[in-house]
Amino acid sequence: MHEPRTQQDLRAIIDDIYLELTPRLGEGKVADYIPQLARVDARHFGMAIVTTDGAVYRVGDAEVPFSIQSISKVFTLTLALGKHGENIWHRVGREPSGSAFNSIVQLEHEGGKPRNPFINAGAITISDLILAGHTPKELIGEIVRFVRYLADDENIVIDHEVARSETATGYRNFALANFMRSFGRLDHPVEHVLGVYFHHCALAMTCIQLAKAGLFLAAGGANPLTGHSVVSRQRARRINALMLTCGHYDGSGDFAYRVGLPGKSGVGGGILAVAPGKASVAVWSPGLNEYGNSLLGSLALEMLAGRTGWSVFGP
Ligand SMILES: NC(=O)CC[C@H](N)C(=O)O
Repeated sequence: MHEPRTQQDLRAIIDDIYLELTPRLGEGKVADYIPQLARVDARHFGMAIVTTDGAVYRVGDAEVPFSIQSISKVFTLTLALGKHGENIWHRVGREPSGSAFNSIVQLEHEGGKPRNPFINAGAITISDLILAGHTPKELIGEIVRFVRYLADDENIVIDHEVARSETATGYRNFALANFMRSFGRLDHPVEHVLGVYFHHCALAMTCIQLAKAGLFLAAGGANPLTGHSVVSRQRARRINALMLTCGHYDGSGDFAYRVGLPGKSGVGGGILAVAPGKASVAVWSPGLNEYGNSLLGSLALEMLAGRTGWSVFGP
């Protein structure tokens, strides 16, 4: 496979992927443990590619907002690194977990220190870290402003129905947070920390907004569309490394094998993938596979990586 050289090449590739997947729309299982997510039509499919030179390619429902859920953990990790630097690694590890996103077993073995910032326990710890010096409401506002800045789009909002729905039914996350608090590993009240966590998970974004928000990771830490410098080149590389090794929970190895790109999934059916030096890609299809990652979204990215030669492991 040679790399796509022209804009027409990429246009044809994304159109082709959409065409091939259209007969399969609706496959997979929509997350139903958050009641508000269970109502989403499984047949949605959208994809957006934003290249580092600023071209945007879109198909399907690329402009329909969806619940980004765990993809938001990339943005809160970026904020936490900005506020606390490498000190965050005293509170959360950076190893793949090999267990489900909401697993509690490992936490007991490891004294309440979560394996990485992308599993729920780790992201809850990150919420606790960035709460320092803020009220939950202020911090939620700051997270929204940060994501708007990344995507250069003031229309990004939190879906408060989703946040409420998860707050009412998030027994597992309350268990994780209380468990960590019992180890003395949270500085703030569980309700405050989870208030932040549930709200950032409830950010609603379109594939285009999400791909733009992730562009700094594809372009060495700065958004080439706006000139906004977000993180250093080294930090962008490190966030990408974590996405590659931990971004799909216990399906991370499979995603790296099939797609070969740093990526972060969410139970809303979205995936943000980064092709360093090339493009940021967002895909959305609500039906999930057995690991809780978008079934057709993963497949679309596998097709894209195969046809563009963008895998970080070589064409
Ligand atoms: N994998 C996910 O997207 C999980 C996020 C979801 N808010 C939860 O805590 O369960």
